[in-house]
Amino acid sequence: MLRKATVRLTRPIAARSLTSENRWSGDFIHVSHTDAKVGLIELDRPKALNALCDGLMLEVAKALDEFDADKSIGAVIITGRGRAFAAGADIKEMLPLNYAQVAGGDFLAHWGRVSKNTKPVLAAVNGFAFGGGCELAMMCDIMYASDKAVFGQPEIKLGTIPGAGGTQRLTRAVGKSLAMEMCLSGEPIKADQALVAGLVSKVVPGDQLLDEAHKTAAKIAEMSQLTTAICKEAVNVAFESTLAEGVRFERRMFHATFGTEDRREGMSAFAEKRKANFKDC
Ligand SMILES: CCCCCCCCCCCCC/C=C/C(=O)SCCNC(=O)CCNC(=O)[C@H](O)C(C)(C)COP(=O)(O)OP(=O)(O)OC[C@H]1O[C@@H](n2cnc3c(N)ncnc32)[C@H](O)[C@@H]1OP(=O)(O)O
Repeated sequence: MLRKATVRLTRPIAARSLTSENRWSGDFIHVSHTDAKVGLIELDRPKALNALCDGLMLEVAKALDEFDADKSIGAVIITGRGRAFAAGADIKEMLPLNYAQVAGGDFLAHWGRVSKNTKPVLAAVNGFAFGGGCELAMMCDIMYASDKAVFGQPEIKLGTIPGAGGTQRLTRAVGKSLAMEMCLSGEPIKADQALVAGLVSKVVPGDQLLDEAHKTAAKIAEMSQLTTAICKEAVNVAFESTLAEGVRFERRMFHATFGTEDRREGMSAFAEKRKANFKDC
């Protein structure tokens, strides 16, 4: 297994080594990218189980902005270091706030940045994904879990409710009954239950999680970035529209791909039995 150079690595990425540029560590996250065009964001706030404080959110947003602007990145992975993916929004940071402050400042409005990312984002959930941590994972496009991962929306135990999409995305992912049970009881589900319920699409042993996520992210990153952005938008429209509207939108986006060089290159490569060389145009 190749180990990441210079960035403190808790787990190797077998597939590719890290390149040297565009790598940085903030107060709460480590940002790097592999030579397979995959950006990696690792939450690292061990004393608080990667609890999502505003500073951490701002660093994640900065990293996503950089990756979205970087043509050498085709997909992004978000994971946690240690035994938590993220144990929720930072309770101690929220404790002193009052209604006027959260409503007046539209608290959390900027925390949805992950869901607005142009490039595909994979959540590699390595441990506790509670509250905002589960919401962060559900904002991602693909969710893989370690067999040790636990998912919960325990906000009710704190006298509040999810505030960044938990009641909405969880219900769409697992259905009303389980979402209602998780939100009303605050009780979590384990990785195997999350797989059966459709919350995650793969569960692997913890030491293989990052490699599995990287394999998929690298495959996506080999595709035309123009087309992956179109495809991601079309899938997400399914959450926002009727079937008829969604099918119509998809058909229009399918037509649009015929205006791109990449579609011509992809079909020519197949006919000529060679690997496609996408140029994102
Ligand atoms: C711009 C892009 C950004 C993208 C981000 C998008 C996400 C947006 C999020 C927005 C969220 C809005 C609404 C959501 C609200 C919430 O999330 S409320 C919090 C929900 N979470 C919880 O209730 C879980 C709380 N933690 C626990 O129940 C336990 O810690 C545990 C996870 C079960 C682990 O228990 P244990 O192993 O016993 O460890 P502990 O001793 O409890 O914890 C170790 C230390 O970590 C601190 N800590 C844990 N969780 C939090 C937290 N959520 N906030 C702050 N601190 C936390 C804990 O206090 C311990 O610290 P010390 O006491 O100092 O040792």
